[in-house]
Amino acid sequence: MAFLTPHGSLHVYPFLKPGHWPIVPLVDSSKPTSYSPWTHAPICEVSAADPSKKYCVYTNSRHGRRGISLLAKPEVAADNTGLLDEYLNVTAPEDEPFKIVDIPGKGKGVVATRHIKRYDTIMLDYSVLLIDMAFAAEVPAEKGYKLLHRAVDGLSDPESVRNLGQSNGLAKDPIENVLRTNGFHTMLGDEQHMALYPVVSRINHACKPNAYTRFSPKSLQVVAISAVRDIQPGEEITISYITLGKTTPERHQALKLWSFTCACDLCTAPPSEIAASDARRSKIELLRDQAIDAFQAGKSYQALRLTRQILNLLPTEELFPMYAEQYENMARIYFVLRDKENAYKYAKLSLDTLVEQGYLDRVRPEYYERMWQKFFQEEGGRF
Ligand SMILES: C[S@@+](CC[C@H](N)C(=O)[O-])C[C@H]1O[C@@H](n2cnc3c(N)ncnc32)[C@H](O)[C@@H]1O
Repeated sequence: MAFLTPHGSLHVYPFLKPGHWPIVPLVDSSKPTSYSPWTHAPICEVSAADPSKKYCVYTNSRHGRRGISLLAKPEVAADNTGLLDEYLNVTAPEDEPFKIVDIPGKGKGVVATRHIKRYDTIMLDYSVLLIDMAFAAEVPAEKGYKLLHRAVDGLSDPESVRNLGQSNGLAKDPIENVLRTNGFHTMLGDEQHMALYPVVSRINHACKPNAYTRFSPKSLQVVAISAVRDIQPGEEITISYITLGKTTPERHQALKLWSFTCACDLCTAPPSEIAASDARRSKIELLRDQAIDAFQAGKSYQALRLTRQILNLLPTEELFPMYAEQYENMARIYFVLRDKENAYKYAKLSLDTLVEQGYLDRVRPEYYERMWQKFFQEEGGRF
C-alpha cells in the first residue's frame, strides 16, 4: 500500500527546466584515448576485504566547467558512462541571482542578489566527484587518500573542491574533510555513492528552508535548487539537509551526522516559537498516521477530515514540498468514495503543484490515467 509515502510521488516524473543550458558530449572525440571516455588513465586499488574487487579513479577533465571524477568499481563506471553524457554544460549565467558571502557563525553561505520568485530555479549544479560509499572501508587509508587526491587533481578546476568548507572534526585528510562536510548521498546504478556539488555545497542548512533540491531521475548527479517561496534580495538561501517537518529534538539528532550546531532562524527563535512549531509538526505527524489508519480501515470520511487538517497546518510550517502528496491523498480518498469530480479536482491540484515546483513540464492526460491506475491497483482492483 503506497498511501502517504513521504514525497514518493515527486520522483516518478521527468526532471525539468534546465534545458536552456546546452548539452555537450562527454568526450572530445577528436582526441580518442585507449581509456575513452576518460581523459586520464584510470588508477586502481584492490579491496582489502575482497581481492576480487577494486576501486578506480576515472576522470574526464574536459567535461563541463570543472571536469568530473568517479571513484568507483570498474563495472559501475562502465555502466554509467551513458548517464554522464546527460550532464549539462553548467556555465555560470551572467545574471545569477545569488552570491557567495561570509555568514556569521556558519562560514560561507549563499545570499540572494535580487528578488527570486517562488518555484524559480536559483541554480543548477552537477557533481564533480562521485565516490563509492564502500570504498573508504575497503581500501587502506593511505592508498585510499592517494585515489581521492588523484580524483581531485585530475579535475580542470580542482580548487572548486579544495576550497570548499572543511568543518568536520573527524576527518584526517583535507579532501576527506571536504567530503564529510559537503557530500550528498546519491545512487549510481544500484550502488550508494557520495556526490560533491561545488556550488550547491555553499548553501547552508535551515530547518524552515526557503529553497529545495531537485535531482534529475535521469541523471541523479544533476541538481537544481529552486525557491520554496519568494526570496528577497539580501536574504540567505537555505535548503534542508534532512527530511522536512521534524521536531527540534528529531532535527538535532538527524543533524549529528553533519556535526554542527544548527544556528538557523527556527533553532535560534525564542523558546515559545520553537515550542509552537514543534507542537504543529508533531500534530502533522500524528495526523498523517491517523489518516493512514483511517483510510486503511475503510473510514474514508475520517481520512478526508484528517488530511484537510494536515493541509491547513502545512503553510504555517512552510512545508510546501508536502502539498502535492497530500492533494494526491485527497484524490485517492475521493476516488475510493467514487466522487469523480473531487477526485479529479485534487488530482489536478497535485499535478499542477508538481508543475509549479518543477517536477513536471506540463500536465499530460496520461498522468491522470496513471494516477487512477495506481489507486485502482492499490485497492486490489476492487472498483
Ligand atoms: C555544505 S557546507 C555549507 C557551506 C559552508 N558554510 C561553507 O563555508 O562552505 C556545511 C557546513 O556549513 C555550516 N553550516 C551549514 N548550515 C548551518 C547552520 N544552519 N548552522 C550552523 N552552521 C551551518 C556547518 O559548518 C556545516 O558543516
